[in-house]
Amino acid sequence: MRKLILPVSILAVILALVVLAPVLPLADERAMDIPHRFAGPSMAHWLGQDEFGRDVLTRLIYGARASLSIAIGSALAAALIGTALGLLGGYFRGIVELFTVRAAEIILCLPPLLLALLVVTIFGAGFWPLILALTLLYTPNYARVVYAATLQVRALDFVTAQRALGTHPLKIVLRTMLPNVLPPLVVQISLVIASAIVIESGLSFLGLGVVPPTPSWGLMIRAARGAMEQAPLLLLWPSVALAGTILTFNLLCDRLQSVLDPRAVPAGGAIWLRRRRTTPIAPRIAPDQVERDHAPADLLSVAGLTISLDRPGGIGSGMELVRGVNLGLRTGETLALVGESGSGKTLTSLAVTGLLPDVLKITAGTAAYRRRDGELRDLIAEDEDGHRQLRGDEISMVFQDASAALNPVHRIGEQLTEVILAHRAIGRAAAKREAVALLGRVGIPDAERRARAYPHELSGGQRQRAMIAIAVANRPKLLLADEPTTALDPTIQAQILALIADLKRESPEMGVVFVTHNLAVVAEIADRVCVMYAGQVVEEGPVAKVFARPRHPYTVALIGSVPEGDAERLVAIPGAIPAPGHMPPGCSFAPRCDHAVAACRKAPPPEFWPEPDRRTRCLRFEEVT
Ligand SMILES: Nc1ncnc2c1ncn2[C@@H]1O[C@H](COP(=O)(O)OP(=O)(O)OP(=O)(O)O)[C@@H](O)[C@H]1O
Repeated sequence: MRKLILPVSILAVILALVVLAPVLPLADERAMDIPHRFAGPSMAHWLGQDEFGRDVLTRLIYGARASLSIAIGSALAAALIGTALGLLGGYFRGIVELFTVRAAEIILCLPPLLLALLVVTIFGAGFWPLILALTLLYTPNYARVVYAATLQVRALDFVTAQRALGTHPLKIVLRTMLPNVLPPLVVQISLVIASAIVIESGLSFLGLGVVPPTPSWGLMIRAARGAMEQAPLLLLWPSVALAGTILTFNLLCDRLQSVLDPRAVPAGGAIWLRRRRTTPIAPRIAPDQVERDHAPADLLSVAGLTISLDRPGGIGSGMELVRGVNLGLRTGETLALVGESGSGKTLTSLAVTGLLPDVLKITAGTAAYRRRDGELRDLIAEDEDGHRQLRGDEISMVFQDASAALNPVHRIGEQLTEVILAHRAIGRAAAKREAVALLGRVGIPDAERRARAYPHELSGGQRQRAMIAIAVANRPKLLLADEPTTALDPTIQAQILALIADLKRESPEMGVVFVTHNLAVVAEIADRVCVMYAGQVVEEGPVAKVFARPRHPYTVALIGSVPEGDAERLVAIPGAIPAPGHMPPGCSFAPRCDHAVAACRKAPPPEFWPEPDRRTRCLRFEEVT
C-alpha cells in the first residue's frame, strides 16, 4: 500500500485544485487584459498572461477541469459498459459472447483518432460528444480485459461449485466473478484515463474538442503554438501539466498492478505468481565451494536457504517461513520433499525457480545449479532475466492445479508451441509438429485434434498431461513437480506417476524434485526423501533406508499416519505445526514429540549424520525407531 502514497498524493492535489477551483482566490479564467498580452510571470500572474492577457495559472487549473472530467468520465463510462459486456460474454459464452465482446471488438478495427473524429463530426465538437467518442473508443479494451479475466475465473473450482449449488447465473457474475476480475479492471481504468487525456488534448488541439473560450490543455497548447517566439513559456505550462498528469496515472497504474495482483505469469503456463529479483550475491559459485559443502549433489545444491516475509511495516514482517534449508540433487535422481501442509515445500521449490511472491524475500542461502554447459550458477542470486532463460528450458515446473496453470484463452497446442519457440531456434511449423508429437507422447489421445482444444475442453488428467508436456518440451535438466497428482483421482494419479517415470527413463540425466504429502508416492518414485517440518529439513536420506528406519520422530509419525488398508490403523499426529513467528525455543517438533527431553526444548538441534548418506535434526536419533 505504501507504494501508492506518491501517485495518489499527487493526484489528490491535482483533483483538489480542479474541484476547488471556483472557491480558490484565482483570477477570472475568461477576463481579458489585452494591454498585457504575453506578459511574463509576475506577482499578480504567477505563470504570466496569454495572448488575450488572461491569467495562465487560472486557465491551467480550469483546463485541467475540462481535460480530467472528460478523461475520467469517459474512462468510467467505458469501464461500466465494457465490464458488463466482458462479464456476460465470458460467463455465458456462445451467442452472448458474439453480441457482447465480439461486437465491441469491431470498434477496434477503426483507428482511434479516426473514430473520435467521426463521432465529433456527427455530433459536433464539445464536452459531451468527446465523452461519447472516448467511451466508444475504450469500451472494447475493458470488454477484452474483463472477458479474459472472466474466462480464467470461470474455470476455477469455486465458480463450478457455485454453479453446482444452483446459484442464479447473474448472482454468480456479480458476486463471484466481478470481485475476481477487479484487479485488472482497476489497472485498466488508470491506463485509459491517461490515454483519454492525450486523445482529448489532441482533439482540442485540432479544434474538435473543447470549444473556446472554455480552457483545456489541448486548446492552450494550440494557442501557445502560434506565439512560440514571443512567449515560449506559454507552451511549457500546459505541456508540463499534461505530461506530469499522464506520468502520475502511469505510475499509479504500475503500482496498482503490484498491489492488487500479488501473483504473476511465468512462461509456459499461467501460474499467477510474481517473479522476484533477489539481492545479487554471486551468480557464479566457485566449484570447490560446492564440492566442499555438497560433494555428491552435482546438479543442485541448496545451502542455508532462508525465506522471510517482507512486508515493511506489515504484520509479521521478517518472520522466517523457511529456515536454513540444505538439500542436494544429483543428476538423474528423484528427490521427494514431504511434510505437512505449511512446512515450506512449495516455497523452497519456488525460491529455486525465482518465482517467490513479492511479499517474500530470500534472506540467506545459495542454490548452486550446474547448467547444461557445465557452468555453476547460484539460482538465488540470479536476476529475473537469468531465471527466465532457464525456466521452461533447463528448469521446468509442473504444478498441482493444471487448470490454473494453463492459460485459459489459448489452445493447448499454441501454448506448447510457444514454449518450444521461446527456447529453441526452430521454425513455427516444426514446433507445431513437435507440440502434437509431445501431446501424443504424454498419452493424450487424438493429439492432432486435442492440440486445438482449450484447457477447459480437456479432462483433469489430460490437462495435467498437457502441463507435463509443456514442462518437458525442452528436455529440462531439472524438473520441479509440486504435488502434480494431488488433485487427481487415484487411477489418473497412478497414470501420471507412470508417465513421469517413463519420461525419466527417456531422459536419464533429468533430476526431479517431487513435492508431495503422499508417502506412498514417495516410495514409488523417489530415490531420496527430504522430510520438512516447520520450514526446516528434519531428515534426509535414501527412501528405502528412511522408511526402514526413520531417524526423526516426525518421520516416524508421518509414516504412522499413512492408512494401511483399513482406516482404523491410521494414527493422526497430535497437535499442530507451529505457526511461523511462534517457533518454540528448542526443536520445533518438541511440543508434539514423545521422545522430547529437556535438552530438546532448550535449543534448536543441529544436523546429525547417523550414516554418511543420511542426516537428521534430532538429538535422540539413536533411540528413534
Ligand atoms: N505468499 C505468502 N505470504 C505469506 N505467507 C506465505 C505465503 N506463501 C506461503 N506462506 C507461508 O509459508 C509457509 C510455508 O508455505 P508452503 O506453501 O511452502 O508450504 P507447503 O509445505 O508447500 O504446504 P502445502 O503442502 O499446503 O502446499 C506457510 O506457513 C505458509 O502459510
